[in-house]
Amino acid sequence: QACDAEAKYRTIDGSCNNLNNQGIGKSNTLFERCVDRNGNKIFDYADGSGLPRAAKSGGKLPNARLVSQAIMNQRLGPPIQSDRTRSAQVVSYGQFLSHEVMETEIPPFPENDCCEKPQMDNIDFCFPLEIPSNDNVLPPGCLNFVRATPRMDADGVRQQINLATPFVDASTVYGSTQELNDILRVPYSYLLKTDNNLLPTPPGVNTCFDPVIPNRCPVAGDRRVSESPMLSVQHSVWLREHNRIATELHILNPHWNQETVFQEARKIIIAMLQQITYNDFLPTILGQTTMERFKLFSRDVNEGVFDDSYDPKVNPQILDSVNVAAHRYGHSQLTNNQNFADEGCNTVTINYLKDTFESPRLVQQNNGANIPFLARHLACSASNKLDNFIADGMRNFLLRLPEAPGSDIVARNIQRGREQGVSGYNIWRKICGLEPIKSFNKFGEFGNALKELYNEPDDVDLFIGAMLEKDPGFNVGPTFQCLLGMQYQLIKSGDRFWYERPCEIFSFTEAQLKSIKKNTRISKIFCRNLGIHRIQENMFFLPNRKGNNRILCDEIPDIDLSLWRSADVDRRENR
Ligand code: HEM
Repeated sequence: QACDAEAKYRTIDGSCNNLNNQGIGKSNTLFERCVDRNGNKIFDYADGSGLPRAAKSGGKLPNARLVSQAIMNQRLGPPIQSDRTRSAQVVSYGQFLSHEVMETEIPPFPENDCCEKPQMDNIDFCFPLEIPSNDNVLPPGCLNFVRATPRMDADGVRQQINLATPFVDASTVYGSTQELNDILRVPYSYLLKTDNNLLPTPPGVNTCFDPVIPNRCPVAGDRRVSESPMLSVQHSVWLREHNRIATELHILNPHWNQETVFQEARKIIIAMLQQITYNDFLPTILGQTTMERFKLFSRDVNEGVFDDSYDPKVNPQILDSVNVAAHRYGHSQLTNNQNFADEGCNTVTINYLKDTFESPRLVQQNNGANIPFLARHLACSASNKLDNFIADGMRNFLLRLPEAPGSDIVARNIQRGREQGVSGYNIWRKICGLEPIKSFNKFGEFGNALKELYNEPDDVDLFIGAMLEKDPGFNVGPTFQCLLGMQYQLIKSGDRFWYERPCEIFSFTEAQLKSIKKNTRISKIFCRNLGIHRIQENMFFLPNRKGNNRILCDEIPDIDLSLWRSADVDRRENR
């Protein structure tokens, strides 16, 4: 089917964003690989086409759990690992954003058990983790790990599927397929479905553990919605914000039809997400210099409102290295707690991360009464530092529901990189114009530990090498700054519907765009939708005495929706 070049709104599945090739940016297409100067894709499978990466010598790479234990155990780090400036909201928004742009298709587990014969030996499907006999937490032996669903490319090389659209297009809110969008919407209405103002729970959905009502798990635009309670909070906030904006637009424009109200609200939600992501969130991870180097900031409103960064030659698809490693930097910022905080920022209930994976209980209890308490925890408490020490909750107890033992996120990240044929750390340093590390002692404090594990520096896995890098501004290290900077530049310049674009049928008016750029605050969105009364204006940073103190929500600016009172949209509708 041909694309409608005059369409005012994006498709739900990202197709037709690029009018030269309607599949570019669509959900359910292949992750991208970087190419070398000769146009060859960069990857590293042991057999050149699909067997997990091996050591350069041809032998095995070190056991992933051993690497995790030796390099990323929180006990190897200082007793206090909190970040001085970043809040837990940075972590949670980062997780939400990573789900916004990618979801690898993986056959479901535990339904598929790679520790059972005969599939255990089927390397096309299984790549189980091996827990060494001296492990002090996880039971020695086999731990389940299923390989990502393969799709062979034209050269017969194994590739992986991104089920999400790579754009920052609120697919976490609206879904990445029309089919899911239809489930999420109230039929013939501008509203998204809710369940007592909470995420909707259609009957019979049993994709989570321990819901308040059996078989009533929340559904959202992304199916990992219950991975952690704080992630469910992000989903809940944006769901409510859509319904709030849509209701306002309907009041302002009673002559608009339901579909117009829905799509206009969706367009505003997407613009807010793009504004927050590129101006407030990414700088907290990449730092000012990298933001400028990759031209990630939106145009400063004092210099002009519109900006045209679109390049139809750019493919926004997520790179393999970003999927298996760079965007997983956030695993190191997680703390072991998901507490409740009161209006005064005091912790009133301690909840452990390890008890909450894939369980919506905390957000569903008492009709969602805990949600503001979780949200205040996000605003009031510190994230963990970006470094190579990962909270035990993630490294020893991950996915331990419905039954122990848990798993290890670090071992999984390593194993995932290898099974997807993602090249080793030094290859990415070279791509990023950084000097490859040729001697173990150049890795600093953990050089000796690495030497014990790997044969040579070129064998070191990307996630490990890059997480050991240090940045003077306490951001992710230079390799991840480069990979994430590059990726977010592709996502921005490869998006025909980018919110700052002028002179298009879908463009905002100058006044609307100005209001979005000047007045969008994640703190205000939390205030408006969760009944919070006091919060710091920049929720990604902790409240402090130097200008980011907690203030009344009323003092935080807001988008002026009256600018959407218009006759523009209906002229087209009534044609
Ligand atoms: C409590 C919070 C979190 C939990 C329980 C969690 C858990 C997981 C799990 C189980 C996987 C799949 C591992 C695999 O088999 O490959 C994963 C993948 C991933 N995680 Fe997390 N994670 C959390 C937070 C975060 C944060 C804060 C970020 C980034 C800021 C992040 C970024 C990613 C990315 C990019 C992937 C790959 C997604 C894909 O395959 O498409 N996660 N996480």
